[in-house]
Amino acid sequence: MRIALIGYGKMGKEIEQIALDRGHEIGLIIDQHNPKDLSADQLQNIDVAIEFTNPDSAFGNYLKCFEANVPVVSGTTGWLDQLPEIEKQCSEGKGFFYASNFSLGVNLFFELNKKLTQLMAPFKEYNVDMEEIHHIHKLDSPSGTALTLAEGILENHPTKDKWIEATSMKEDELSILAKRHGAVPGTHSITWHSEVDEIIIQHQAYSRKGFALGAVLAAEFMPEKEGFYGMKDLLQL
Ligand SMILES: NC(=O)C1=CN([C@@H]2O[C@H](COP(=O)(O)OP(=O)(O)OC[C@H]3O[C@@H](n4cnc5c(N)ncnc54)[C@H](OP(=O)(O)O)[C@@H]3O)[C@@H](O)[C@H]2O)C=CC1
Ligand SMILES: O=C(O)C1=N[C@H](C(=O)O)C[C@H](O)C1
Repeated sequence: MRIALIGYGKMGKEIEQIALDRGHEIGLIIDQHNPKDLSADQLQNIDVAIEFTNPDSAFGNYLKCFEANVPVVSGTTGWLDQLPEIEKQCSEGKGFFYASNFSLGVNLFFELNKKLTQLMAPFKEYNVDMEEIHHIHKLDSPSGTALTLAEGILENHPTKDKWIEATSMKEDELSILAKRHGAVPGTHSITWHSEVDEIIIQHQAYSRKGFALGAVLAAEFMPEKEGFYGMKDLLQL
């Protein structure tokens, strides 16, 4: 496939290497040097665009790809307030694949989190909270992965109905603590604690390789596709 990389930072560079190793061609790179105002013309002869930029750039990039009828795989987080418009355009024939986290490990962790929440739900002696740690360059907080984990808990717990980025002991609030430290690729921990013990589940990324491989596999899944897709469609979870 001919792939356009929109965003050539930590993830763009990691994805480029894996895509080339898997025999794909990088037909376009939009980065600080190329004009950032992506044009539909630049996307001619591109089979799929892989977009990893920042919360303020992503939506505009998606629209340009839709204008060129190029399917998009995006991992950029922090833009979901604009999700309804993307879903509308997908219902009208555009192809879009989004994941807050593309790694197999985290997507298995998402399922483990939901099942553990269902197991713990009847036991009111346990409260639950979350911590995520990322590198100091991360612009959004909490992480997109943390928000997906929070959704999994809120959907499966009888009293937790909102998350808060602060310490909270309220029955209806799920506390998320976001830490920024060094070059940490991404660590997410969920703790269920009572007065006498605690149960902790954790996912720790050693590098960005898992994220990048998942994004390239999603790109291989997307050519000619119309509609909105996610990791459940790719992994059949
Ligand atoms: N879903 C997942 O599995 C993962 C998601 N992410 C998410 O991906 C995003 C990017 O992460 P990361 O690669 O680490 O960030 P980086 O800052 O390293 O890379 C983003 C790049 O995009 C560039 N950029 C900004 N605006 C535009 C634009 N309009 N067009 C083209 N390029 C642009 C930036 O340039 P400049 O520096 O000049 O602004 C930068 O080079 C974040 O939202 C992060 O949360 C990260 C890892 C995994
Ligand atoms: O910014 C990052 O680095 C990451 N962002 C994603 C998120 O916001 O969850 C995925 C991963 O944790 C790395």
